[in-house]
Order: sequence, then structure tokens, then C-alpha cells
Amino acid sequence: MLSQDGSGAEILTVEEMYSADRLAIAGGVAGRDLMEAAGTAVADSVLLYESSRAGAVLVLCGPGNNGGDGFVVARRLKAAGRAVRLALLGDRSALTGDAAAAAADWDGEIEVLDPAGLEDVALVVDALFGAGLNRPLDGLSAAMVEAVERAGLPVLAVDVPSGLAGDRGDAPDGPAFRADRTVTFFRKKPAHLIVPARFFCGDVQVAQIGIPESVLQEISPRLFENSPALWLAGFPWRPAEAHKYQAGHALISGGTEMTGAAQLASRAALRIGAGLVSLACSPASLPIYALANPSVITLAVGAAADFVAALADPRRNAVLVGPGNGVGADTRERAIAALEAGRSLVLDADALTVFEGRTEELFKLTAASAGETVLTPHDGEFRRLFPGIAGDPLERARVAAAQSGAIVVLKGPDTVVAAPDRRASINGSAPPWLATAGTGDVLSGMIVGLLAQGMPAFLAAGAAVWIHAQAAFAFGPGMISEDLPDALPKVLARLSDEAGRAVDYRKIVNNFR
Ligand SMILES: NC(=O)C1=CN([C@@H]2O[C@H](COP(=O)(O)OP(=O)(O)OC[C@H]3O[C@@H](n4cnc5c(N)ncnc54)[C@H](OP(=O)(O)O)[C@@H]3O)[C@@H](O)[C@H]2O)[C@@H](O)CC1
Ligand SMILES: Nc1ncnc2c1ncn2[C@@H]1O[C@H](COP(=O)(O)OP(=O)(O)O)[C@@H](O)[C@H]1O
Ligand SMILES: [K+]
Repeated sequence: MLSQDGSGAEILTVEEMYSADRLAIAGGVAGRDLMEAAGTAVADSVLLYESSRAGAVLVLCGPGNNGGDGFVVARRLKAAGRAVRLALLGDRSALTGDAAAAAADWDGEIEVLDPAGLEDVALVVDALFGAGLNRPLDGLSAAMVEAVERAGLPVLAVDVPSGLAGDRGDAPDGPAFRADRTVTFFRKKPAHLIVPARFFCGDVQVAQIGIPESVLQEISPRLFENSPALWLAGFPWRPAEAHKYQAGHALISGGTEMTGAAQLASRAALRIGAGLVSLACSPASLPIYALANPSVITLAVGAAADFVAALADPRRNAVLVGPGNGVGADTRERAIAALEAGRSLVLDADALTVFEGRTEELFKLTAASAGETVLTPHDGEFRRLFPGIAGDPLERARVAAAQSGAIVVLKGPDTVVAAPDRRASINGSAPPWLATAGTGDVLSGMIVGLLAQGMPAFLAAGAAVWIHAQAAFAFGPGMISEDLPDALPKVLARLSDEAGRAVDYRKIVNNFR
């Protein structure tokens, strides 16, 4: 499965990466060759992207295989004519296996790791610890991190910046290198994507080192970087002969005071392709909604029973409750009605908050519902709904999905989409200008729009999160939430080109000219 940069979209835990190494070696690839390829990829990256800063490359080697990679880097750089120094943490005689062999091939000096020895250094290659780090850095390695940071030297990390645990996205327990670039091997690891760990990695480059793709069948990863590779094949492009009812009918619950939220969601649901959108609101607020949204059907819903009646039409196949709905019994009743009607459902914002302390009731209903449910909390809403769940965003989203039986979209700079069966995706890049009022409403509207078109919830949520971020990139800084729905067509056009559908549309257009 290929992601945008051409590497696989799978993300491997450290344990899974060790399995990949083991399986490759069992399949006849020599461990020493993997290390040679890894070190060579890092050296190539140094030679390709290094700035014109004067001075030597200082390779810091640790006691394990990450250090072994470092010896290869140093040898390759020296062979390419680059001035290079190498410093080792610990004793050379303590090196074993492939790392000892790589050290034996290094014919230069082996310095003692010394935080005071940073004069005339242009770039630091951090090969102290990679996947094997099992406790916070201390002593000499911690002092080295601090000295490099004080000196303001650029850092290229091998596999993972030392001090970070590859599996974890939260802040490191001790000092860690802040790398400008990290070269990792075969597939990314969780720390390369989850914030704040991601911020320690800089640009992440994935190098292929000879591990065959076939090892993934045995490993069967459950975690992916969010990219079209995950969901494009299931994207609901309109067939040429479709009428609007075949593209689904989303029912969106609107509030009485915060009327903007449901309008943003409705526009987004239409832009992402829902055939029809009905917006249910109080009779008093109906003129506000109706005047501003000519393509949206407005329904006056006074009492809870009116919302149940609106759900009676089976063509209203996907429902969104929450944006601007208000934290009251009304909102909860609407959510419950949608669950009991067995619709595909998105619960966002106030529809999450109204279940604070009542999650047992909610989760019983999600389990019993004939439709899939998507919960889209930001961090604050997540804490309200799932007060006992700790860990980094990936772990929290996964536990919440298992507890609730719903797809959980934990929003942030690294939005995680998790399913009850542990499938999860992490969105690797979203621009910070998405952090503005109303963008979450747009996202929930996009998800319900895709659900209405029949896309399975895990894929719909992943697609919406990715497209949402891409639309924000396409618009650029200064974007406000109103801009987002109207930025969707550009991203959809690019995607439909990628999916090969654009050809069909062009044929149709040309036939009529
Ligand atoms: N064939 C392969 O497998 C390939 C692997 N590759 C490379 O190998 C890397 C993984 O190598 P690895 O497993 O040897 O672990 P690594 O990160 O070097 O450190 C382990 C050592 O550190 C020690 N230690 C841990 N924490 C510590 C601390 N805080 N402070 C001090 N010491 C600490 C720990 O010692 P101990 O726990 O026994 O005390 C142990 O001795 C991987 O990231 C990639 O770069 C590539 O070459 C491709 C092929
Ligand atoms: N620092 C950030 N970088 C990138 N995206 C962000 C950042 N902070 C928030 N977002 C995204 O912005 C959106 C905000 O949603 P939400 O908090 O629900 O806003 P609102 O309630 O105002 O609609 C989410 O999609 C989230 O992933
Ligand atoms: K490292």
C-alpha cells in the first residue's frame, strides 16, 4: 500500500520493526547488509541535503545497532571525501554482532564521547540510540544532547532521535535530540507522526534497506499513515447516471443560538458530495438557516418528537448531531433518537459533552445501533467523555474506540482515527491555521456527507480528515472556517485525477460540446 511519498502507508511499532528485521534475515537477507544499507542511506542524506556550513560531520555512536549504523555512515562519508569525526559512547570492546563488524570496517579514529568536543562541527549525526532505547537518557548522553542544543548545531537522527521512544508520541521523559531530519528504515514508527514526538524528528525520510515488502503479510500492521492509499478505492465518486437520492441524504441537527456551526457542516456535507442535506432547527431560528443556505432543506423541529419524525424518512440515511446544538437534554434526545433509528451517525461537539458521566448509556446505544457511529472529540471533549483514558493520542483513541464501539476521531495537529478492532490512522500533516473556530464543524459535516454516500465509517473519517487538511493547505494562511468547504473542490479534482475518474468526466463534457 503506497502513500503519497511512495513509501508504504503502514506504520510499524518497534516490536513489529524487529519482526520485520527477523523475517528478512530468516528469508536470507544478512543483518550486516541491512545495516550497510541503513548507514548508506543516512550518509546519502547527509551528502544530498547538508548545508554549506564549514566543519566536520560528527557521528555520535551508541552501544547497539543504532551505533553500528553510525559506523557505516562515517565510513561512507569519509569515502565520499567529507570531513568526518566519530565519537563512541562506551567501550569499543562492548560492541557485538553487526555493530562490532561495522566498527571493524571503520579505519578512522574513535573518539570518546565528549560534550566539550563540538568545535569545528558542521552537523551532528545522532546514532546513539534508536529502537532499543529502554530508559531516559542520563549521564554522558544527556549531557551531549544539551551541549549540541546549546551549540545550535543541526542534527540528523538515525531511525529515531535519541531520547525518544519509537512507539510513543508523548513528550520524552528526559532529554532528547531535536533533529532537523530523521532517516528511518522500511516504514515510519508512531513517534514520527504523533505530536509532540513528531516535532523532535524534523523532516522524516523513509529509506528502503532491503527488507522485502512480503514481511508485512506476516506482521499484518493495524496502524497506517492517513493518505489516499487507505481510502481512495472506496471513495464515492458519482456514477455518470446517478440522481441525487443515490448520493445520500444527510440530516443535520442545528442549534438555536450558535447557528453558524450547523451551516458550516451542511455546506461541507454538500461540497463533499451528499445528494441532499436537511437541516433540522427550531421554528424560531429557521429563517436564519433558510435565508443563508439556498441549497439546504430546512426543517422546523420544535419538540423532540419532530426530530424522531424527521428520522422516519429512510432516505435520510446519515445524521450529524452536535455542532452548535447546545449542551442540553434536547441535544441528547436527538442523538439518542438517531441511534435508535439505526442511522450512520456523527456525534460532535455538544452531542459529546451531553454524555459526560453518561457514557454507559451512550455506549449501549452505539452497540445496539444498526448504523456505524463516529465520535469526533477534540482533546477537551475527549477528556470529558473518557476521563479515565491516558496515554498518547493513538493509545487514547484506540482505547476509546474499543470502549465505545464507535469510530473515534481524536482531533489535533496529528488527528487519529481509530476503530474498535484497533485499525487506526494518524494524519501526518495539517496546517496550524486549521486551529480556528468552526473548522471542526466543517469536518463533522464532511464525515456525515461521506457516510450519506455509503462510505464505511473508518474510511469516511480518514478521507474527511485528510481532505480537510489538504483543503486548508490549498487555501493557505488567513483561512477561516467558511473558506474550507469552498476549498474542497480543488482537492477533490486532484483526487479524482488520481483515482482515474477525471477521464470519465472529461469524456462526458466533450460529448456535449
Ligand atoms: N538488523 C537490524 O536489526 C537492523 C537494525 N538497525 C538499527 O538498529 C537499531 C536498533 O538497534 P538495537 O536494538 O541494538 O538498539 P539501540 O537503539 O542501538 O540501543 C540498544 C542499546 O542501548 C542500551 N540502552 C538503551 N537505552 C539506554 C539509555 N537510556 N542509556 C544507555 N544505554 C541505553 C541498551 O543496553 P541495555 O538495555 O542492555 O543496558 C542497548 O545496548 C535501529 O534503531 C536501527 O538504527 C539498522 O541497522 C537496520 C538493521
Ligand atoms: N495545531 C494544529 N495543527 C493542525 N490542525 C489543527 C491544529 N489544532 C487543531 N487542528 C484541527 O482543527 C480542527 C479544529 O476542530 P475543533 O477543535 O472541533 O474546532 P471547532 O469546535 O471550532 O469547530 C480539527 O480538525 C483539528 O484537527
Ligand atoms: K538515533
